[in-house]
Amino acid sequence: MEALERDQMLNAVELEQWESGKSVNDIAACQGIRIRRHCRPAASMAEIEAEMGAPRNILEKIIWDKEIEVAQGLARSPLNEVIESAGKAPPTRDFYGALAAAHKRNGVPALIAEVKKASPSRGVLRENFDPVEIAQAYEKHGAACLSILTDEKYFQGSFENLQKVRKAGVKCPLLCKEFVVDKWQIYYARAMGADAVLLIAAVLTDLDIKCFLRICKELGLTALIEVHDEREMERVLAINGVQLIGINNRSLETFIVDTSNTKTLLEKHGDAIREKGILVVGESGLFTPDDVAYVQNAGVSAVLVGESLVKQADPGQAIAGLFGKELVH
Ligand SMILES: O=P(O)(O)OC[C@@H](O)[C@@H](O)c1c[nH]c2ccccc12
Repeated sequence: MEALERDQMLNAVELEQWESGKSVNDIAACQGIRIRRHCRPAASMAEIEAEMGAPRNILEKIIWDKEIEVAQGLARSPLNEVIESAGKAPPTRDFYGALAAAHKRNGVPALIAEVKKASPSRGVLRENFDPVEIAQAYEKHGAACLSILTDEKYFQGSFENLQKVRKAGVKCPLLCKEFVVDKWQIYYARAMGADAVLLIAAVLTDLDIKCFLRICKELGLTALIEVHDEREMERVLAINGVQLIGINNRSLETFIVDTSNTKTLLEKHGDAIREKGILVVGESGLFTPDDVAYVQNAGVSAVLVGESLVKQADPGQAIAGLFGKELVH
């Protein structure tokens, strides 16, 4: 079956489910998605939990908070205003192109270096945290792109950090590392200077991903679509227009990190991925040149690294330690 035909068929199935009154969570569950939405952004968490029980894991908890946060953001900056400022933002930089070029130039996976202060699994990673200083050090030492965490509650990041890094004159393309559940966040990310956004397959239905990809395309943003397991990989490979897939070695539900996840998924799907010209990013839990070599041999063209860089006294110098050599621009 032609890809387009299959795509239309999948859309039709999902639309039919909508029309038959299936809830968002039922549709998601049909696709193997375990994360539920409460869809009650005006309710208190106590009311939500009375209805749905406690969140089943940390990712679900983050998403429930995010739904409320997005509603608050929308009330502060209505969608039409955010769309307008996204339209006025300076043009995007080519995130995909920067990764492909750096991979070719250095002969090792391109680096997406993450500006990360804290995480729910590791707590605070760095006390004296200056996002601009860290971003500039990463750029100076050969990072191809940067990832800026914007979630405040769990990662102590902010959209302000993203904007500050952009305004400080950093030239690397910037990934907005956010838990996107609504299109408003994509326009907002662009308005604040993002060149790419993360879309997490574990929380988004196929139709969500397709709609968000379309918005990204309109805005010139690259989408990094994150998968963690076989089912998510299969879903994402069935969607047209995907350029970049991130394989997260860390489960966002259990925090277990296992770099062999990248290898297993690429053993099975590497050929299909190469045929489509998709670049793969190995994400999380990479600390040594051996770790980088392992995911490189598995077939990744880029790596996304936070903790092992940000924890060292000089995160820029740490890059040569991670790759076993200096990276050049
Ligand atoms: O700090 P690490 O283990 O190098 O991981 C970086 C990055 O992969 C991780 O922060 C991450 C990957 N996917 C995410 C989704 C949301 C928040 C964070 C992430």
